[in-house]
Amino acid sequence: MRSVYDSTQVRAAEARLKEFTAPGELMQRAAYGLANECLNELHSRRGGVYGARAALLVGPGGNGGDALYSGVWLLRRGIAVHALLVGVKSYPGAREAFVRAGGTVGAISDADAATAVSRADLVIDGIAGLGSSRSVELPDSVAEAIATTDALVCAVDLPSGVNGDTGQAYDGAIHADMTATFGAWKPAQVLAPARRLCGDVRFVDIGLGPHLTDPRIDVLDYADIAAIWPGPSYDSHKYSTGVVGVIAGSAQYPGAAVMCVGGAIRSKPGMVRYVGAPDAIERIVAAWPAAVGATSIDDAGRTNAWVIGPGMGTDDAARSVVRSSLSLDVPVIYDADALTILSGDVDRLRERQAPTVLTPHSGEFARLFGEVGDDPVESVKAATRRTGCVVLLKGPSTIVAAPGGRVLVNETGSSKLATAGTGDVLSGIIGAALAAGLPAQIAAAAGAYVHGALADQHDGPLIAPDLIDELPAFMARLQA
Ligand SMILES: NC(=O)C1=CN([C@@H]2O[C@H](COP(=O)(O)OP(=O)(O)OC[C@H]3O[C@@H](n4cnc5c(N)ncnc54)[C@H](OP(=O)(O)O)[C@@H]3O)[C@@H](O)[C@H]2O)[C@@H](O)CC1
Ligand SMILES: Nc1ncnc2c1ncn2[C@@H]1O[C@H](COP(=O)(O)OP(=O)(O)O)[C@@H](O)[C@H]1O
Ligand SMILES: [K+]
Repeated sequence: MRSVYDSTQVRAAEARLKEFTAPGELMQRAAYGLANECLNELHSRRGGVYGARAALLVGPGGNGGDALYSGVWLLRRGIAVHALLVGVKSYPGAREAFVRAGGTVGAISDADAATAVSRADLVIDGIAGLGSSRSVELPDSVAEAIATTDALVCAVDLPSGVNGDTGQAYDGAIHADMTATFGAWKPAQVLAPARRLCGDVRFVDIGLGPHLTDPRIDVLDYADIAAIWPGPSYDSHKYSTGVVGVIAGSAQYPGAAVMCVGGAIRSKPGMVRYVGAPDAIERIVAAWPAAVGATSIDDAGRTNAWVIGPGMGTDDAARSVVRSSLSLDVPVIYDADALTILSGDVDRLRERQAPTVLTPHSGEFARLFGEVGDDPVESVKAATRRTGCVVLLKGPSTIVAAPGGRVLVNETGSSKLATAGTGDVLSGIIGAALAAGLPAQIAAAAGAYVHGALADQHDGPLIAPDLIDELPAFMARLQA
């Protein structure tokens, strides 16, 4: 598990740590760590660092100070370093130290600023970090040189022009190959769209650890999933490993049911029950002979969790199923059409006594709760407060919040998943995790992890059924 802290938490931790350290010490730790990361990467790219050129983009605050002090270390390794000041101010003392060490200084508006960037092997973006909250306005020629350079572009703490706390990217935000983050992971390093602009994030320990508590976000990793994903024990039987009920599909969208049941069944619960019309049951059993059919929830028999919604349509019959399912006393995940049906009735979700998971994409989220906006984590938290449900917002970074709980963000998967039906597989996987007894938020986040990892593991172009085909190999590895 990786913990992520927002700028207020990081600044508070820095303030506490400063009580125990000499003035300027933290910036020196940051600058040394930053220089090391750049030197290592530069070394592996060009086989050595001596004689290389670096350009520093230097903003007026602490971020620019880090860049200038890292320049001192680069100079000591035989790199020619030129600093370009963005604005008139620079961090007190840093510019002087940089010049004393042999660095040269110009302004971002200089006629040769773009040339300095294009000739560099290393560009360090120290315009703004934690204090970045607006667009980056560089001369066009410099912006163009940064965007097109083959040099290593390394962001100091955060790429300039991203909001560190929300993951929002403003106009002109720097696209880095690598980001050296100081003392803590920041939300923008795990949230879209900023996450992509960070490139490879390198953690530079400056000693904040003991002063950081109560992370804003946690990111589950493979070891977490291996530890929590349920597997059978020697005395398991089909009812002890969880029975999933699925209500999905319709004459218009029969495939959604096949994929949802497939996602559930290949995640290895004890049993999957499919509830639908007789012809729909026939189709499902043809695709998945191990699935058990029933024509109503009442006739389905013992079930530990329900997945309701993929491709079920929004006609009166579907509406009536969704409404009556609100009183089910086992966990339910509502997805797709069930979310559309519930969007007229969001506050009724509060009636649910058992755990409930909602899995909207941004369009469904907007229908339920209003537009996601610039701060998706806050929007998802507000949705959990309103409904009392676990809310999983799908997208390039999937966010899972629970009432009163910590926010989980998933990092597996990619835009390969932007293809019809992948969401149906996801809800099936989460259904299996819920039926096995995982707490709702963990089931949702672990399901998202597995789903994304299936896409990552798949070679070549992906369609939704490929995810189901990847499940056995993934589960085998997980349980080995
Ligand atoms: N605190 C500590 O102990 C440690 C902190 N450390 C380092 O300090 C960083 C935080 O420093 P910080 O607070 O000075 O803020 P910082 O990120 O430099 O930005 C604020 C300045 O930038 C300016 N600015 C903003 N956006 C801009 C833009 N697009 N284009 C141009 N300018 C822009 C903004 O100007 P304004 O918007 O107000 O006009 C303001 O002047 C942190 O990320 C880490 O790198 C490390 O050394 C470890 C120890
Ligand atoms: N650009 C992207 N990057 C990563 N994951 C994505 C991206 N686009 C979509 N996904 C994932 O693909 C799935 C799509 O689900 P959904 O929109 O419900 O599709 P459908 O309804 O067709 O099944 C979600 O798990 C989502 O997180
Ligand atoms: K930066």
